[in-house]
Amino acid sequence: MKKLILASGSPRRKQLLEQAQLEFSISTSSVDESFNQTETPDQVVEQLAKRKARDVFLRHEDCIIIGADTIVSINGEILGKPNNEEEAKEMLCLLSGKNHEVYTGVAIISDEKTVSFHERTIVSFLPLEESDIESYIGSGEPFDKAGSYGIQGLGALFVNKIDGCYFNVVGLPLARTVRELKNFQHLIRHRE
Ligand SMILES: Cc1cn([C@H]2C[C@H](O)[C@@H](COP(=O)(O)OP(=O)(O)OP(=O)(O)O)O2)c(=O)[nH]c1=O
Repeated sequence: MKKLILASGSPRRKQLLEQAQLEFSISTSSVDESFNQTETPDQVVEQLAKRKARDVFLRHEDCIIIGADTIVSINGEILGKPNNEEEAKEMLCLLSGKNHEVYTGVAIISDEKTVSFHERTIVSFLPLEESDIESYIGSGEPFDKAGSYGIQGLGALFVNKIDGCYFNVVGLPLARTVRELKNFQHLIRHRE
């Protein structure tokens, strides 16, 4: 039986995989997460997910590795995690009162095969006051999150509606991921 490894330092991804009652451990990758704005969002997230999973696979070739990457796309621009308050403010101003798309790419790698896929969720933001943005940035929540918000936290107060998988926005499209893992099922241990 092969061990399952989540190649992610994201506490949200860990929590979601625990919710699926899978037995897994964590090994984080240290790959360069830069991307080219000329690539499409689905290409970017699948490539980055594969890059993260491959990096961990090199150290654990006898395991099954899951890597993931989440970005926000608005008006043809791709938003990753903000580097500072200024960038967080710019991103939240861009998202205010508009629809954007959240893409998460997932890659699953074993020595037998590699599978990658992505999910897209449309998120509609309410118009934001400058004071909403300032106090949200003050909460510290935006800094480790694509598009500078977390739908699972205070960022929920900005969301009017979504179309698509909620868990995809949080960083891992759970049902799809577990379904795709079934193709590796003979290899994976489940919790008692
Ligand atoms: C839009 C959105 C993103 N996010 C998070 C999910 C991801 O953790 C993060 C995007 O950054 P990622 O680079 O996808 O992931 P990460 O750096 O947190 O972890 P790792 O690379 O080790 O796997 O944004 C939320 O938690 N809530 C949200 O509503």
